[in-house]
Amino acid sequence: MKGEWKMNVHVTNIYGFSPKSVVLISQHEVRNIARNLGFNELAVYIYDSSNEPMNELSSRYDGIIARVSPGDVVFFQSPTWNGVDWDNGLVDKLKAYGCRVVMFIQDVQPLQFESNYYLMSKFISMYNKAEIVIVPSEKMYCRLVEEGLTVKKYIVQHMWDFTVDQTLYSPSFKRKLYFTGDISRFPFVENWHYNTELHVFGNKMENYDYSKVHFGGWLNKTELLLELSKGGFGLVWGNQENPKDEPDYYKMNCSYKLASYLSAGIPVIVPDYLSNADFVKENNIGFVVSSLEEANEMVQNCTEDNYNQMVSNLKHVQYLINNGYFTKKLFVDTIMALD
Ligand SMILES: O=c1ccn([C@@H]2O[C@H](COP(=O)(O)OP(=O)(O)O)[C@@H](O)[C@H]2O)c(=O)[nH]1
Repeated sequence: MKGEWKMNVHVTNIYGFSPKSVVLISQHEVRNIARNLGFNELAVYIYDSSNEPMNELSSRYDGIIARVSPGDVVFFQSPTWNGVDWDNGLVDKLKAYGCRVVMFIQDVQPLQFESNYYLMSKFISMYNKAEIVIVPSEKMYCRLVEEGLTVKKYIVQHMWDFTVDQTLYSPSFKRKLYFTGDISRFPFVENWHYNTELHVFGNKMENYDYSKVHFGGWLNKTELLLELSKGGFGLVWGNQENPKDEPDYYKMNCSYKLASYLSAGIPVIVPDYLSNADFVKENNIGFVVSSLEEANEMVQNCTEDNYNQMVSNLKHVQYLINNGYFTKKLFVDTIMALD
């Protein structure tokens, strides 16, 4: 019968974390971009489900997928942080209702935290239920295949978006570095001993030595973009000061702070192991370095002309990130790749 069913596309999105949580911020950003493409949101609340009876959990899943019909496509932003068993249960429910699942893999907890490695087979079995997987990098796809991933169709994310609809400053040349993030994960901040000033933004931690950096506390998106866009360089660095000690995870991951710096229009300094280091080099929008010492030298030796050239080269990438084009492309490429 005509007009009985029309395919819809949905995207999961988490609620319940602090508004300062980067996983929440990034999933909401993806949802906002998806909305512009007409996708529907499947809201997932984060809670402790360890003692939840099976029948209650099942009703909860039913509520989450109420708008979903057989044949619809669901982009599953993974993980939801409710635990892999919970996520597997939701995927099973979606499939039982005839949905086509695309696993948008953003963090792989068994690789992110050594103590979670034992959960790898459960994650792989969940990923294998998808028709297509979206991975942060080519390297991550290869790693997951080594772990047992059998999904042949994959799309590489390459870059996060950081949408902006406010007017920013035009960055001017300043020999200063910005670093944003949860500094408990980045101990080099406490040991900063280079000439270049390091301006750090993020949640304040107790018992932490901030004396070597300029610490500005947590800024919301509007404040952060205004501050960054005044000028300087955005620093991306891993969890270890020495890249030789850096675990593989950060090398396969897609850095969120990279997108936030580029969205403000400032050149970046990234470690050579970063999955999108080539992108920075090819577009001449910053420096790729192998140590923090080299990062310091690059800033100190950069001329105003060189800086302005990079700012100008950045305009196109900035436009793409500010308008969500990397994520839109991911969505479009994935939908086109479905059989
Ligand atoms: O004051 C701050 C500090 C950080 N952030 C956000 O936190 C992100 C950094 O997160 P994280 O360190 O997890 O990024 P990654 O390790 O993926 O590069 C930035 O991009 C911002 O979006 C923010 O909004 N305000």
